[in-house]
Amino acid sequence: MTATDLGSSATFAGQPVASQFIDGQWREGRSDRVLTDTNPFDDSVVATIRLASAQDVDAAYTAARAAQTGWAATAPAERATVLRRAAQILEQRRAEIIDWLVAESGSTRIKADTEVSLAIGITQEAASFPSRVHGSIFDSNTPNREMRVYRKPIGVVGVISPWNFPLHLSQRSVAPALALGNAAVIKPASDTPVTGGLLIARIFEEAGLPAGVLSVVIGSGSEIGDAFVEHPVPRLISFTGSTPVGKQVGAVATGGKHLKKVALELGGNAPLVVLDDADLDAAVEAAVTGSFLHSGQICMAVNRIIVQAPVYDDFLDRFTRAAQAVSYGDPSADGTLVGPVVNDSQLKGLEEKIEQARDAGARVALGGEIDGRVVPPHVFVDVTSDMEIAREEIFGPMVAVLRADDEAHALELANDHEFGLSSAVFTQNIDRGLQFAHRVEAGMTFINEMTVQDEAHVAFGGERNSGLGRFNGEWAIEEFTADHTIGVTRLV
Ligand SMILES: NC(=O)C1=CN([C@@H]2O[C@H](COP(=O)(O)OP(=O)(O)OC[C@H]3O[C@@H](n4cnc5c(N)ncnc54)[C@H](O)[C@@H]3O)[C@@H](O)[C@H]2O)C=CC1
Ligand SMILES: O=C(O)c1ccc(O)c(O)c1
Repeated sequence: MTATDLGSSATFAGQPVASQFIDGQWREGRSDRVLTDTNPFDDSVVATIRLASAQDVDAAYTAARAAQTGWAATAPAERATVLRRAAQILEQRRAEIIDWLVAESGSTRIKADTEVSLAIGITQEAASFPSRVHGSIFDSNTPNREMRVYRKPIGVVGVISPWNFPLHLSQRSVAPALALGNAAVIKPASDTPVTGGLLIARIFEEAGLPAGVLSVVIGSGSEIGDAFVEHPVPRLISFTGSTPVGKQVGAVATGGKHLKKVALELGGNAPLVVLDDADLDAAVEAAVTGSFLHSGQICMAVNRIIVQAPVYDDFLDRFTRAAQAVSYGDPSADGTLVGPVVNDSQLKGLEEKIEQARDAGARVALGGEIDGRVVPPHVFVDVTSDMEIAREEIFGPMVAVLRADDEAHALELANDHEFGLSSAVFTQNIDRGLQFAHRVEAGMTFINEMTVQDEAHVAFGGERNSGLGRFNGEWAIEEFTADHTIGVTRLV
């Protein structure tokens, strides 16, 4: 059965998944509220789930604490085997997962296929972690003493994930955490309970992960969010989502009775800069995909295109024509790049952004009628840096185009916002591109590529209001382990 045939008997890999997954058990939550999980494109019901209560959150964390010690003591090779099996299952079930992502999150098939590959990539990378973790031994300045630093699992990790890349943005915390001997509890977004958590639980259950090491609680951020963050068991909260909510989560995690680490991957407002010596065909192609893939619902999406004056008119003409050719509509149709936005709240926000941009003096060079939750690609021009459309995260199939007088002005415009996640600069002079990239206030800058990039072995993350910390590779090993210094003195 594929996800599109689902009613409330939602299944994945032959397992009913419309429930909580706590301590190895598939069971109903204890809240009195029921979540109806619907397809953003046609409002069909994909799952109905009784939500979790604070007691369910406690049960999940209690089970995780109990199971983590044994899991951490498991041989590194055995932990690596479980992760490799999970990556194999993701590959084997690629088609069914794509169906689920299309049905539950409005992903286009292009985006869903990319997301499965991303999730496989980070799971394979995490499978290498158990044999990469090591400590250090130092000579001491005190006679007869040796100073040893042991690198250990943090313990239990709470993972909070968003709805836009629900599978990958849970998996990129869960896989490294588990590989390094931690236990984890996932709270996915309410729009994507299955692809953001329950599907992952089924995959690790099938891969042989011991019961209790991973649990998934489905509940709204407003009902169980604080309970999930302030619980005494988790030593780290790994949050991916909007900046306002991320700041709230960070405050609860650090200001409550039980201090804990936080990893925050938050909002973005990526600039794509086109310098006067850019390859315009390459810049146009990157700007279209970077602006409109997954309806722009990507934290790294191109929100602003900043074009140096000498090539502004030529670029804008080519870009607008290319954007006009973008296929939008039914996300399940092959070739669709822009499907529905995920819910009515996001849709309302985008309608307000269009009105605000017009009221502020921006001109709509490309637009169209909204059909259901499908917003056609929009291109705003005559945009200045003080307008909201240039300053706030868009998170929709819209992009603002700004004209830069010269390279210095382009850099000033690129940095004139509160975020600092991803960015790009197009020039045929690599040294010029590197010099420009070093001066961009961002965690990531790509020369002659679009801003949506993620390689499992390379640091991923943002500066300023785009978050704290980094994912992937050795940065994930650092994030999901803790150092314990032990001094060894031999009494003579
Ligand atoms: N930097 C990054 O890697 C990414 C950032 N994002 C950002 O996320 C936003 C869109 O995703 P959304 O799910 O709408 O974000 P959101 O911030 O509304 O929700 C994110 C997660 O936090 C949970 N949550 C909400 N209130 C909470 C509370 N008080 N305590 C604990 N958890 C709570 C939600 O249920 C969800 O699971 C955009 O701003 C986007 O830029 C999205 C993906 C990745
Ligand atoms: O934040 C995001 O939207 C997002 C999308 C895809 C990724 O690979 C990623 O690391 C983050």
